Amino acid sequence: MATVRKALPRRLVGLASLRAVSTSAMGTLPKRVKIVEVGPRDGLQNEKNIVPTPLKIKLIDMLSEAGLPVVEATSFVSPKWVPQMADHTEVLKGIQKFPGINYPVLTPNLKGFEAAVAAGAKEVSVFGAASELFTRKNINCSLDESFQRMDVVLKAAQATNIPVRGYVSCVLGCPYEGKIPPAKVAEVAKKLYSMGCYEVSLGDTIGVGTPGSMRDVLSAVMHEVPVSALAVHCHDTYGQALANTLMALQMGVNVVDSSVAGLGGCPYAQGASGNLATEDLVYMLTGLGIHTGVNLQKLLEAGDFICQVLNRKTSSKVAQASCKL
Ligand SMILES: CC(C)(COP(=O)([O-])OP(=O)([O-])OC[C@H]1O[C@@H](n2cnc3c(N)ncnc32)[C@H](O)[C@@H]1OP(=O)([O-])[O-])[C@@H](O)C(=O)NCCC(=O)NCCSC(=O)C[C@@](C)(O)CC(=O)[O-]
Repeated sequence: MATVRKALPRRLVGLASLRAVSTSAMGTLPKRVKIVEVGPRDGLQNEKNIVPTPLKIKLIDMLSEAGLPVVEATSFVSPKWVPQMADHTEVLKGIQKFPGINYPVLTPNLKGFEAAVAAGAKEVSVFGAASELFTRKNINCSLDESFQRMDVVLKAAQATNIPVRGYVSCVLGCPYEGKIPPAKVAEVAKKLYSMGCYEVSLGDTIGVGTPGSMRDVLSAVMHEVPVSALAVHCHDTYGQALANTLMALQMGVNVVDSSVAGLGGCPYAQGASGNLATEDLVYMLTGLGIHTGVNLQKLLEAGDFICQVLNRKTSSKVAQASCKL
């Protein structure tokens, strides 16, 4: 049944800002946070049903209208591995390109990079992991081979002035290897940064982290990569994503990945559930007096839209709560 959503009550918006806390009580928090919306890629890659291309395009356009500065649009991976992303070219060509908004796409190898550029990509992301076994399951090669592949993509991107973002998966735990030492994460993050990734996103792929493990891993990584070049990407399997993100903000990170309606998961990471919901992130940041530029009402409408398409309930607490008001 379609969700009937009225305008977000003024008292709710007011409540978020009234609750803004003194930053001195929380450590130094950033004044602005850049949100990287990963729903159309990370969210839809893990859904059982393949979403028709025009509806993916509509979702991305709605997210752009909500004011998200970065919307990860799709991934140029093998359709044999991730059939949900097989329409990458049509999606990237079909979306409205709003001025000032970036639409990065995932590229696992040179083939993906070349196809992405031919489809009009202006930014790409490479993805590695701090786990040997996850790397083999996800991209069918060893960790060392993955660095070589990423290096090829980075060199091709540098030659064409295309910025590259890097992901490190399994930073707080791996579905195949268990606990990952923070030093290992720091080593992989440093490698991606020194190869030329302008930003390195640290992924808690299976959502097992806590603010304590997030603190430990960030402390290690920040010795190797400037905090201004770091992002966090938290899945919410154990309900810790918002708390882990807040810990990262307190440690100086000001780029956060999240997914509308809390969609998400990696098909090659058993047990991974959805990402931190963008609606919940925006609500928390508003309450902290941190600027995002995102219109929460429009974002909620985008979440309603994709949940209707997928015939599923939103995982965003804010979307659930604000429907009852
Ligand atoms: C990397 C490969 C391709 C290796 O896969 P492979 O089978 O070892 O590669 P291959 O070179 O032998 O190629 C196999 C077939 O795929 C084709 N192929 C090869 N490359 C491409 C390409 N780019 N685009 C389209 N087709 C491609 C290639 O042409 C060939 O086709 P065939 O000759 O059999 O007809 C594969 O393992 C793959 O695509 N893996 C992607 C897995 C994936 O997308 N995982 C989810 C994203 S990562 C994630 O979600 C985590 C993240 C980022 O969100 C952060 C976090 O939460 O931690």
